[in-house]
Amino acid sequence: MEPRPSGGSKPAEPGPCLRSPGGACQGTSAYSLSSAGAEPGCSVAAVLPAGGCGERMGVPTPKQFCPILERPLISYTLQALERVCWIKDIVVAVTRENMEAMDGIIQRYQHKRISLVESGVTRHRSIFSGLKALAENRPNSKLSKPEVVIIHDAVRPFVEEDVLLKVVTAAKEHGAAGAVRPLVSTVISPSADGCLDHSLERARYKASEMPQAFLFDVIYEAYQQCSDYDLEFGTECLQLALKYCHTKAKLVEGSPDLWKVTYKRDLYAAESIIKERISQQICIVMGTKENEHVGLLEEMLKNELKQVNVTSRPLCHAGRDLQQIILEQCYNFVCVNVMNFDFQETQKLLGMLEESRLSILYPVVVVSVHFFDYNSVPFGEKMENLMWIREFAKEVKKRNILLCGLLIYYPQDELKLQESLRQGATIIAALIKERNSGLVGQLLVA
Ligand SMILES: Nc1ccn([C@@H]2O[C@H](COP(=O)(O)OP(=O)(O)OP(=O)(O)O)[C@@H](O)[C@H]2O)c(=O)n1
Ligand SMILES: O=P(O)(O)OC[C@@H](O)[C@@H](O)[C@@H](O)CO
Repeated sequence: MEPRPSGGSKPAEPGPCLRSPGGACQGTSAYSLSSAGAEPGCSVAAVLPAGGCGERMGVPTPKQFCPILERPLISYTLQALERVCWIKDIVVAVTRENMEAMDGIIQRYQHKRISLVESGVTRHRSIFSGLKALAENRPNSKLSKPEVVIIHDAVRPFVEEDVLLKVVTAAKEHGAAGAVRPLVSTVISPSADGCLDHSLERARYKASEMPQAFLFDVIYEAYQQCSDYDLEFGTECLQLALKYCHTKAKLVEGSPDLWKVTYKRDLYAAESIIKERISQQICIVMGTKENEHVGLLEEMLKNELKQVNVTSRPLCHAGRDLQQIILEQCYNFVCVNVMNFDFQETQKLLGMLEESRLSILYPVVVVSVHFFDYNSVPFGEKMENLMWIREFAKEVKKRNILLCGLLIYYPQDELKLQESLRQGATIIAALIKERNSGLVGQLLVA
């Protein structure tokens, strides 16, 4: 099947074009925050085998399409590779029946530089299919043969630029390179009768992970020479380079995050890691005037969320700063309304967030905080206003924005105030950490 550019495999601006509040399209995007600095100095493409059925996951959906925070797993891996601006093409091998679904993912999450090829019945055959697409100058294919090719499982979403650069740089010098990790369990060899024959000395062995990288000609030659047996039953690309091209891969120590999503527990682990990563920044947005409520709440949040960067901005400036806030990967906003029970300020912020399209990739949490002192404000008459939160929340949920309300009692008594703010910070922290869409539109009280 011809490789099919999807979503534009030309090296266009990577990632979704985030709009500044004025609507101007910015070339910068979350994808292209490639760490400035070292590049491999050669042409690099990537092949992602994504044609498996995920049998060990034990669910009908092939695991690469299983959702994490309502977004398919493979989209996180594509995003990770797209952040690396020196990877010029990403070839994804998927089954024929999943092509349309894959196209839809690429369009929805605005992935760039992607070309699709048909996968094979084994992982090696899928990889070979991707390599062929790069090797052969096929008509209307925008792909060209790279000097170095990265091979990376589509179900390993946590790959960073540094290890990609390491394996590519090592592959340029050695012909092949692959990430490795210390073994967790000891490897044993069973005898024919199912008893222990011998065990390997764990310290002398490593677990082979991904990414791997190869001089394109080395790995393509290896696959062309490869026996059917190896194509059918092999699991190690580095071994193919050694066996068929006498190329000894350089082994590169990888980080613990390089693991492969294989079992259901791995999906839960991946979701926890993603939630943790997108909960690291909170932006407190308040009305035009600065007030002590925000300062106190900011302090409480900093106490509650130790590693989290909490900043605050007046809403009137948020528009201009929003682009910067987004580029800082902030997906959590607390909109403070002091002694008012309407949602004008919160709605302004929601409008900016919707326009920025920040929530394409991750659910954005917005907590609409309303300070009140029911001694001075008859609570009942304000409840009607506050109940509007459900309607607003239902509407913005369609754009992956999770809106909740939080009433913080603001008594005159200093100690009671501290307690209310502490409780409010705890609730905000939980909403951000859990990102539970079941709480959308709820009005909580601290
Ligand atoms: N015929 C195949 C089999 C696997 N893969 C891909 O190779 C990667 C790693 O393989 P693995 O974890 O084994 O995936 P599955 O084969 O889907 O899992 P299982 O063995 O549990 O069925 C995955 O991204 C998978 O989609 C592929 O492209 N083509
Ligand atoms: O065997 P699986 O298809 O589960 O995994 C394929 C590869 O990820 C695995 O073999 C690594 O050790 C890297 O070679």
